[in-house]
Amino acid sequence: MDRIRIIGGTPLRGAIPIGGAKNAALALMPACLLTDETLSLSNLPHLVDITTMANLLAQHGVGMLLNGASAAGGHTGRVLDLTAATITSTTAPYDLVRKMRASVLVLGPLLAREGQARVSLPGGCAIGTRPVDLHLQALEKMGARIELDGGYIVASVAGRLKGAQVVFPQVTVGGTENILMAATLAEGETVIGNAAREPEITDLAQCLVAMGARIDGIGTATLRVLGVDRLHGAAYSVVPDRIETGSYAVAAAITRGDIELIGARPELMDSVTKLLVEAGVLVEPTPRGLRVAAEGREIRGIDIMTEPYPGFPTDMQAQMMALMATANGASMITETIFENRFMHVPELGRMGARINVHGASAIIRGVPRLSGAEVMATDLRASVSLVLAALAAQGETVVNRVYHLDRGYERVEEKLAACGAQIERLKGAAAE
Ligand SMILES: CC(=O)N[C@H]1[C@@H](OP(=O)(O)OP(=O)(O)OC[C@H]2O[C@@H](n3ccc(=O)[nH]c3=O)[C@H](O)[C@@H]2O)O[C@H](CO)[C@@H](O)[C@@H]1O
Ligand SMILES: C=C(OP(=O)(O)O)C(=O)O
Repeated sequence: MDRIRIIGGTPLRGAIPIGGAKNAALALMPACLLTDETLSLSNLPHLVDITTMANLLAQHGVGMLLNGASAAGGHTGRVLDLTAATITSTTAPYDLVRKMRASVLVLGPLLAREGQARVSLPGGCAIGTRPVDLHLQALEKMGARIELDGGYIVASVAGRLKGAQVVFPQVTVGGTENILMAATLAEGETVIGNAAREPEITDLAQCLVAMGARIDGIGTATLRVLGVDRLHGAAYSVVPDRIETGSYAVAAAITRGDIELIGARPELMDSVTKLLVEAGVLVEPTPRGLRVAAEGREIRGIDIMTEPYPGFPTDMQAQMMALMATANGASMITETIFENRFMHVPELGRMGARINVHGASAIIRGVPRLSGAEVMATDLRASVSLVLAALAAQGETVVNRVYHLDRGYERVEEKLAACGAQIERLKGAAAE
């Protein structure tokens, strides 16, 4: 298993290209199940999670062509044509779903198109229990019959799903995506109240509209979907990844460097930008994206709370904690979305960070210098927080279990090395 070795202490300077958003792509890909025509997605990132979703869709019978026919030149391997001409299986097996929770996003489209689906329950993961009860309750409201059998969600509907009023008691990104997709082919109008407003939902909604769906209220907490008889093919480009952008923004800040994030969309970064600026970091839009600089600046401790969009994203919490570990003064980070998303704390502690967790909050007392150590990645964003801390730390850090990182960061060592980081991937032979 691969490891990453980093010698810290170099301020990073240069430019980093931002890829397509993993979490948008993982919702856009299953949308292909809603039509027998081709959905052509461009700006797809090269990530393990994308391959996992492609494998899942392939076993449902989706035909795929990389660098699809509709591709403009120069996008090697980033355009994927997905054609679900015939759905050959409506079962999403445990082996694939357990690898990635976003697999549950095939449920809504399969049910809407085929009237049935059998999808393994995703189960808990490192950051929390993450049930899908809200997805299931909403589909039941739309007329689906749902049973749990042998660890599988077994869903069926006689005829078409029916439009319904669905008000989520809690904001759920995946739940909103599943119901949004299901509603596009339902009979009549579905109103999704307290819908998630994440840019990845907007991306999905815009793609569905390009496929012929009728959706009002895109970008708001109330989505109105008027079901249509059929959707058609479309070509759609995945939105740039705001979490990758934020992660490299922290790389610039934590090393007191200066990085331009090429292709970043500043307007999707407001909550992150606001906090970075409050902490003393320079953040400014450029014609090519976003510049983040902290050379010669003092980074101050600030308080942070994770919230649904447009609030500060939970997927940036671990990275900001690494930055706060090097700040002047104390900060408090409160995690409101997931009940167990502080696994990076003990690992950051191994690097000299001073952090105490009290329930859903962590108190961080900044230290002048972190020090390199051997650490263990536990989940995707925890992993990148360790890489970020290592870039600022004195001496050598080895991050084990980097397969977590490969789920969400493309060519991370190449991108950081291009800005001067001393970072290399050690292939295989890991300490487990
Ligand atoms: C692939 C993808 O896009 N993943 C993102 C998505 O995950 P995901 O879609 O799984 O996250 P949700 O927004 O659904 O979860 C938010 C909260 O609601 C709870 N909940 C959710 C559904 C449900 O049926 N019942 C329930 O109790 C969850 O346990 C969690 O505490 O949004 C999260 C919150 O922004 C991000 O951290 C993930 O990176
Ligand atoms: C938690 C994440 O992903 P997933 O929902 O796929 O676990 C993430 O992207 O940070």
